[in-house]
Amino acid sequence: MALRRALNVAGRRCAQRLCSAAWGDTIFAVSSGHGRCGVAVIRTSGPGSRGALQSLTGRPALPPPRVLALRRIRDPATGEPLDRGLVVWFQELQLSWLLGGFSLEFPCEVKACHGTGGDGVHQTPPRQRPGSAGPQSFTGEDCAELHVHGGPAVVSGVLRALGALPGLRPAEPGEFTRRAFRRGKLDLTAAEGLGDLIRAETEAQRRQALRQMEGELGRLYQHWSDALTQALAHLEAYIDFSEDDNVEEEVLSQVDATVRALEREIGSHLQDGRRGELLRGGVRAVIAGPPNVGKSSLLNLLCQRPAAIVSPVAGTTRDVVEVALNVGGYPLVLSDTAGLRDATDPVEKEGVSRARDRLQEADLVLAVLDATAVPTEPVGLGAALGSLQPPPTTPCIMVLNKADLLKGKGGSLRAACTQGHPLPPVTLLSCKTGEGLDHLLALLARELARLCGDPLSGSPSLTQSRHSLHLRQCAVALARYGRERRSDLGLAAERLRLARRHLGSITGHVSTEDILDIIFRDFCVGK
Ligand SMILES: Nc1nc2c(ncn2[C@@H]2O[C@H](COP(=O)(O)OP(=O)(O)OP(=O)(O)O)[C@@H](O)[C@H]2O)c(=O)[nH]1
Ligand SMILES: [K+]
Ligand SMILES: [Mg+2]
Repeated sequence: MALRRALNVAGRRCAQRLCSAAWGDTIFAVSSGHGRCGVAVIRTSGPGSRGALQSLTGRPALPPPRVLALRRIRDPATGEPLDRGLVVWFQELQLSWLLGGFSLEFPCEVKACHGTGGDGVHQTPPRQRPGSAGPQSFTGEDCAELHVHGGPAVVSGVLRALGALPGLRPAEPGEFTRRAFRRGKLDLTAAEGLGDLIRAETEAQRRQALRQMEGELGRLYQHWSDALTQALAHLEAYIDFSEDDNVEEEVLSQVDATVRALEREIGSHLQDGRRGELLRGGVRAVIAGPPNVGKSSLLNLLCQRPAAIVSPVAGTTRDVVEVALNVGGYPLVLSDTAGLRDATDPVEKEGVSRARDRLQEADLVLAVLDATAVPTEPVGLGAALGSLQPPPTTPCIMVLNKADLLKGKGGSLRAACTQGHPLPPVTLLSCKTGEGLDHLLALLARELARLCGDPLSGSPSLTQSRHSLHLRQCAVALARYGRERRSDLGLAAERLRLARRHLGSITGHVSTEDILDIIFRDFCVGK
């Protein structure tokens, strides 16, 4: 009986699978980026991949899966050779599955198997175990890759030939990854990690993204979700059976303990000072100070090009000038702003207002002062910094510029700089001679490392506001459970369900089409 049921299920899945294979469309795109290059990789995914590869290579026999083979590539319509390149075939359906490899991991079209509820909510199948019987391709579908010469005419010729085949169409941005997500090959956090990895510009960003793509963040959230599921099951058992005395009171205190522990863990995960988000998006550092102290000169010195206009006229900079930098492997988005003073000129006034707005939004302030014009004792230096009105909780580095013009004053100012508390880190600099630049870079790198943390150590960081939003709502639901659990167990159980749904929204186990649209929209075509 059980065997027959299992066979029925297997048969139904197989039918669904073949159905989806017969009706699903096949996408293609250049996956190696655009522009002239040595080798371009053109990828297809979907049931038409096999036929496409057969047509373009002119051979019915495909190379063994996941093995590169040299082939002449022709336009099937005209027979004209387009290139000679390497092709590789990733096969979806494997014999091992038919011989007993059916398991929960059996990939299927999520829509077909699980349906989309009226609200368009998908339940994603569980993630594949590495090495389990399953589709050996990135998307979980039949895939093919053509590694051709990267000249524009070769690439467009191959794309045109693919587009002329029935059932094939160009891929939308992120569509390959979206298909992989649909097939349970990766969860949403891993997909986001993959997107971040492609965009990563610095080493620290790459480390964080790789960790997330490999599923560390997803596993953390899944672990919490599993703990919650178990607590909920126990609570439901208690509600249903406690009157028959089959479930002991202890169960309830165990549920309470689990929920409290989760609340603590989520709370500390949320209080990480936005490290992961800062690393992902870059630390926004704002150069601020009075007019003519050398703010624009500092920006130019740090980015090694004349990005901002420098002149002896006070009030030169009006618009905010922004450059992206890599300091010690950490990403920095540096803004030069108008000199802060009571301006009368309406254009300069607008510049000062923009500068003050930027200062409020900064993650880090580089407060620049003229070294020849500041007092030489810490209290006076503190007052000079205070007159710029930086946000009190924003970290700050004081830069005393034009050190080349200091004469006898140099010694006492240097002594004041090394006093430390109550001042933030202070350094002397000359944008003119470059003296003091190494020290400033070391201070900057130290602040960046403190703000972003080490992406390889400790538990993985929260990287997106989407995640923190759901985690906050999850934490609120858990806190409500604590309050309602004495008065109404049914309501308390509902809070746990809600908390679990928020965790599921982060990993994509509960997701809606519009959320997926937003997430995958930022991917490039071909990924
Ligand atoms: N001697 C010396 N002159 C400097 C140094 N840094 C900048 N200057 C000069 O100071 C003047 C003002 O420099 P800017 O970089 O335009 O100053 P700013 O703070 O951006 O000025 P505003 O945009 O007008 O507020 C220019 O003439 C620079 O050449 C330095 O370290 N030493
Ligand atoms: K100036
Ligand atoms: Mg300027």
